[in-house]
Amino acid sequence: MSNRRLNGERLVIATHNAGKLREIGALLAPFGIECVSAGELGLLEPEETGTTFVENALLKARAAAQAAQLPALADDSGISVTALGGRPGVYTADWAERQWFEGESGRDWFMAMGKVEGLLCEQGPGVDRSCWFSCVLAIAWPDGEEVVYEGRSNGAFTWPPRGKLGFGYDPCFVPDGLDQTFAEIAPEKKHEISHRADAFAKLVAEQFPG
Ligand SMILES: O=P(O)(O)OP(=O)(O)OP(=O)(O)OC[C@H]1O[C@@H](n2cnc3c(O)ncnc32)[C@H](O)[C@@H]1O
Ligand SMILES: [Mg+2]
Repeated sequence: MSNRRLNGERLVIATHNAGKLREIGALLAPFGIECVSAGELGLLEPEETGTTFVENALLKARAAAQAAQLPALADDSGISVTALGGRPGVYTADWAERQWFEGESGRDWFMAMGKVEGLLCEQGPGVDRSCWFSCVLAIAWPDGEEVVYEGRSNGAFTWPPRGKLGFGYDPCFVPDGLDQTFAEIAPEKKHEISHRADAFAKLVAEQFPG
């Protein structure tokens, strides 16, 4: 890994998830970086063959940097449930089957959250509901240099889902210290405490110091 910095080039946001794109755009806004999304450039979604968040974030960033010949920022993230041995973890998106109907990233998030809840219920009423969101941000440059930043947010998996804000598993995640889910709090508040914000703080400290 290097300590390479972005220096005014356009940055590709290498995600096909509209919710992530919105959050990354808001988190980058104060730094005046010109961004273009993978969708706007018509980039293909690479197959996520890694077994860790770091591997998948890097493979998504590399694929976009090579295709666009620009630096690219990718995000690999997911929710890990203690009582499920850390599942779904790196397979969080895969637990939500692709659907023919329109939804966030065309996936059925309600079904995926129900699958987590079903597995927790099998363990009885006193089950440990603690869980955490992980986020790895990777920047890759077309010449092969790359950096990664890791973030985490601890909380509890709640049922039924609550709230209409955010995306993905947000309606079932109550961060430690709050009573509301990530889907019930304002985006600005989520940006203060989320796994993505945690990783972003590390990115900002290195990429945009002072
Ligand atoms: O790979 P890209 O194109 O970026 O988009 P994706 O949706 O496939 O993203 P991931 O492979 O990283 O899968 C992570 C899944 O974890 C969930 N997730 C990640 N961050 C989240 C957040 O802040 N709130 C709710 N769910 C989140 C969400 O359902 C994502 O689809
Ligand atoms: Mg993905």
